[in-house]
Amino acid sequence: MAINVIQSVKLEDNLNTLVLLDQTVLPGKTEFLDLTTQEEIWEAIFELKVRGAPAIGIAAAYGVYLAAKSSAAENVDEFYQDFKKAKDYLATSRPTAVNLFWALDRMERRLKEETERNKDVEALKNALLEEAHAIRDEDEEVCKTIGEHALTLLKPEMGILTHCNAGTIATAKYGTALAPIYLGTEQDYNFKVYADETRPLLQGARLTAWELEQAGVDVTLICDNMASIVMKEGKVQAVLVGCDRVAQNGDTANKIGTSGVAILAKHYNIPFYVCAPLSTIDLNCKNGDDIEIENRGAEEVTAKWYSERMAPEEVNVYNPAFDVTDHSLITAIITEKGIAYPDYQDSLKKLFD
Ligand SMILES: CSC[C@@H](O)[C@@H](O)C(=O)COP(=O)(O)O
Repeated sequence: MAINVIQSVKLEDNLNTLVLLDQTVLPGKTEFLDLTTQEEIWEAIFELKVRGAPAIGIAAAYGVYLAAKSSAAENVDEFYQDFKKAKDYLATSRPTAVNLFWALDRMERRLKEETERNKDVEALKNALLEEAHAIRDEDEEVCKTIGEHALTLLKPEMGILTHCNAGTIATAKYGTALAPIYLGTEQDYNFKVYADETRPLLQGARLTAWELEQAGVDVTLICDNMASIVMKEGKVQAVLVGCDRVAQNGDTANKIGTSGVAILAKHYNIPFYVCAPLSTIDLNCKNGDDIEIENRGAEEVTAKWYSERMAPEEVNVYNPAFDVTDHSLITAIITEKGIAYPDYQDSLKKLFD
């Protein structure tokens, strides 16, 4: 497959170090960070060195494993206390991507199950390692399957617009929204992809354009405010995006700007598809109002990527990192268990049965 095989999250050095591709310095530099402490891993998630909902979940799973591994506890109760402290701490790194909480909860469940059978702390550490590896490996399969389902909705030569980066580096491999693009490219679909630059942190320009170009995909970078014109000019036949959390009714949080793209797609009668692993669907959220939207620092808008300031020193800045796309604007939600269509209240629930 014509896919960039850089693994963005992996455990190395005799399973003692979390090695992360630093996504903040791409595309200029391909650098890896060697992290061993929970504080370093928390910071890497907070600063978006590792980013994208599934990759955040995988990093947190390995993070809580490494923290537990370094515990000096000699009995199960003390070990569980150390685990829980690290889990609660890592859970504060970012609020919107539900995969973070999903992965940490899954690690805790595994620990509790294992504790029923085994009181040996070393065995519990091994069980946590196994679970973190499973979270990573399953994500690779899940993404590939999402790609296969999504490809059934696409035709050769289509123009596809995407926002932010839901690609291979945001997951274990393949990506979610970019998975069908990779699979289609393998089969000579000749997609023409439009990548929104995705202000303020430029995940589309720095990451999606880079990833797709490396894979030999025909990708054109546009500024966020150009989505309307490419749609009007008939260059886009489908929109594919990833997500950070999908509520029970289909309302979907994804990178800031996604809801605007969905509104434009509706206007131009272009299907708008959300690619969502089940790990990103949060049936505990009734609708988008229940999803916490992360607010980030002003400097991301005023200065982050430039040596000269882009705005006056004291200007007020509002910097929500995500927005919620109303379910009524979403044509389908594509998961590893199949494609859900409205009414999402019903169709999403069925996927979990
Ligand atoms: C498969 S990644 C899906 C989403 O997490 C992605 O679209 C997104 O919005 C990422 O936001 P980011 O702030 O870069 O972590």
